[in-house]
Amino acid sequence: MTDSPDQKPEIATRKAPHTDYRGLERSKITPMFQHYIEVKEMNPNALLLYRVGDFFECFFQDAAIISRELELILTSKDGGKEIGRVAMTGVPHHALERYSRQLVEKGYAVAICDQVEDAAEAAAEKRMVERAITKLLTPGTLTDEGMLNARKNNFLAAVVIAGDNWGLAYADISTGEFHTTQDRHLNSLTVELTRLQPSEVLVPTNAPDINRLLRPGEKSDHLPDCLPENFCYSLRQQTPFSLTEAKNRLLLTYRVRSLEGMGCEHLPLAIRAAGGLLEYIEDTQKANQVPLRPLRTYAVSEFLVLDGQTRRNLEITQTVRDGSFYGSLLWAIDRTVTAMGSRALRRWLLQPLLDIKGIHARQETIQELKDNTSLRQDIQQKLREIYDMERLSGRVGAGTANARDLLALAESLVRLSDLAELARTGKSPYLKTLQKVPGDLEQLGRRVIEHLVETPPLHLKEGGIIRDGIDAGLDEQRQRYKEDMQWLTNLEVTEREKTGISNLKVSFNKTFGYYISLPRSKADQAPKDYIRKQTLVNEERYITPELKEKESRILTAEDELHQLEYEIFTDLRSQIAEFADEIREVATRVAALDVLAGLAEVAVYQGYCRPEIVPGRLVEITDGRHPVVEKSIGSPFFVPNSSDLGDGDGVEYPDLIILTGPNASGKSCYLRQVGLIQLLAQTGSFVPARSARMSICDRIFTRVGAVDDLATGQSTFMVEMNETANILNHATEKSLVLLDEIGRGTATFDGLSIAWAVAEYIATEIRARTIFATHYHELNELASILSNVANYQVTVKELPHEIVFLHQVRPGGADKSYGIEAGRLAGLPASVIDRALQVMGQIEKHSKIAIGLRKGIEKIKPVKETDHRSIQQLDIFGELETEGEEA
Ligand SMILES: Nc1ncnc2c1ncn2[C@@H]1O[C@H](COP(=O)(O)OP(=O)(O)OP(=O)(O)O)[C@@H](O)[C@H]1O
Repeated sequence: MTDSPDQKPEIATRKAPHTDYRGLERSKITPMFQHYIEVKEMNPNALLLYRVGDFFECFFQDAAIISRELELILTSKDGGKEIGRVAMTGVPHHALERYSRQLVEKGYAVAICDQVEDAAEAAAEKRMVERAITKLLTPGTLTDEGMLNARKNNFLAAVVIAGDNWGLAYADISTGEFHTTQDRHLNSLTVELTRLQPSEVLVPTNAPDINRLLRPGEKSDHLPDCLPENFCYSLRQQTPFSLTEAKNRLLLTYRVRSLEGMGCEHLPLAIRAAGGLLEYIEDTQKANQVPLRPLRTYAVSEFLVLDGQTRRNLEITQTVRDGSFYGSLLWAIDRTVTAMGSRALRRWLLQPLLDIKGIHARQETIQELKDNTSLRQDIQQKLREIYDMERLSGRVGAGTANARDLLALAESLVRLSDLAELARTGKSPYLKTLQKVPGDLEQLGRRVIEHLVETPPLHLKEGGIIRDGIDAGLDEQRQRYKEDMQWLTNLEVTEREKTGISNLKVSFNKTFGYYISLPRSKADQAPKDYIRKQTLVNEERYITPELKEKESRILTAEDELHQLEYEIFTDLRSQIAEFADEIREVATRVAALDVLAGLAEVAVYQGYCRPEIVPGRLVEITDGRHPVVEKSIGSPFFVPNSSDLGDGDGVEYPDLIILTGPNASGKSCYLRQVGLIQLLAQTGSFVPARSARMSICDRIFTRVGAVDDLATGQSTFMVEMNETANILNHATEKSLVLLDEIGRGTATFDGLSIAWAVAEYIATEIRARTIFATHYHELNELASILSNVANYQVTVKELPHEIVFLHQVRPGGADKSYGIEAGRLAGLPASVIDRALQVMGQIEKHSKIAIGLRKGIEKIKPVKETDHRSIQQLDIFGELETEGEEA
């Protein structure tokens, strides 16, 4: 922590500083604090960072919060003679971005109140420096480059719920994307929100604490239950979300007469959400206009549904264990070279397609780029030279882009024509879309490059941005300035010649500007027009009327030059802002090409094949691999496995596979591998397999592992049952269901019974393609009863003192778990292992289930739903018990 000059650590005996201003008599508070409170009251829901000199300080309650959250020292400042000390925390102004980003990441809104005039001017006039809110940062409205993750969208969402119907709009204000949708069933709203992972969600309520930002996990009675707890929620007034207001706002913003063109004219909840979202942006981004792209309406049913748990279990963008990117599917296959491409790939993976045409278009492009190595490499080379046009044009549109941003955007625009030229040598769909880029974009880029110097400074008001020869007025002023500066540079020489004093010097200081200095010993030789200003021990300092005149010209010319350059720059920026939509439209195409070139690269170097998309409900994968495990352990060490499920294209396989095998043999890996291959295929990507024929599936469901959901107070078993219920209630025969252990969180008999009934229900009632990994070998009996069920096992080789994992999936059921061997490997004491073996022997000998199953479970017929009341759960095993005993 860097101390601000006014900071004094608190001494325990002193009266505690005020952390609440409400009880204080305003007239007795210092003027600066009065202003602070005024601003704070206008922004009660944001942490207020208030500029004081070189620091941004915060006071009262905010000081306590910031000190706690950022681990900064809580100090105090004098609030007035009769008031005493006020709690204070400060951050140095140059570290503002870092600290405010940390606060926003923790779910706070942050209001920045900066000095908006030169502090020296105010000091000279003996008044308080003028300050105003210059930025209001909330998690969903960030645009500053340093606060955003380049490879991830930053979505702001708004929801409107009416009964079981809902509307959802979302925007990324840094890239301009703006989408809206409407659907039924609140659980599908939850699914959409977890897909988007918005940084902030707006909820219209009639809560008394309107405008409050709820941090992740914070509870409120005003939040509908279907909204996941792990997001930030902004409680908003209802009015902007009313149909009339929302619709008018959309019509006005887009200057249209109807919303027909945007596809949401007849979707009132989608309109309300979108209108409410726009109002929030207007409200929070007062100073900066945020131009969004035209609103696009989509239907949730256009895409493969991946619910939150499936997305998590398949580790698409982060791992389950520690939430890291390393080890996720995205990590394994992201070979994009631009931030735009990386963001697009993430979106594509989270929203795979259902439409065969769309999948084919992507496949064909990947195929062409895979086959044509030089084209792929040239394209990637060009793409590397293209900056983040989506976010750059966003900042241009918002008027926050600096000269370097503008130059980066301009260089990208110019390079587009090279990219188009390359695209013209190809013939696949995504290359075709880039064969033509609007010519005016290139011209625009060139104009910017002509205007701006090669490496412009970061600050816009300090000059040095615009090249010579661009503006006659600027050139003229520069010339005059240069001449005056030259006069000044020569002054030392000319004055030395004139006076004959060889050690005469011309220098500058802040107090009286330029001056001539003579050694004290030569002071008597000073010419008459020298006016003495200061006497030091060894030196006399003088000014001359001519020097002062030139100086004043130089200083004014400097200010004027900076202002002129700034105006030329902002004019140029506004010209580009007018093309923001066109730029972003091209940027989307560039991003898509980047994704596909990256996937082609993966296909080449990681040996992926093009899956054939066939009608029906087929999964036919030959020698499939898990993309992440393969990359982690190295391809030669990964054992490929095939998977055949469902039917289509003239073949028929089982619908449900019971997969058994010892611990750590590779069941989970196999299960996820099938899910990931299906997901990749519907993303349009090639897949890690020797060959694959796949049908489109409507949803992928997964139930993997067991994790206590402590946050919601649910036990491992309840989480498992909830997830299973969700699958049984929503899966269709077009779905792919991956179940890893069901019924382990309860007593063995209950667990086995549930697992049995679930598998049976899926195989007979739903007929979804399913892989069911389990340690209940008893489930292998299902295959002898149901024709669409088959048994597979992950094999191991048993040696005298160890087992070797072969990781091969082969037909047939395993009859041993090797759980005790796993315990031995893990280092359980030998006596415990011996005892466990003894106990297992006894259980196997006497187990009613084991005996019963061996004796003929095929007699158990699946229970019809209508009969279930009359049959007790334990009847299955009760019947077996009798038979076992008879034996
Ligand atoms: N096909 C494969 N080729 C090579 N290694 C594999 C393969 N499948 C799995 N493995 C390795 O084996 C490890 C254990 O696999 P996995 O977690 O899938 O086992 P499991 O059978 O599900 O175990 P458990 O029953 O204990 O959950 C993986 O982390 C991986 O490193």
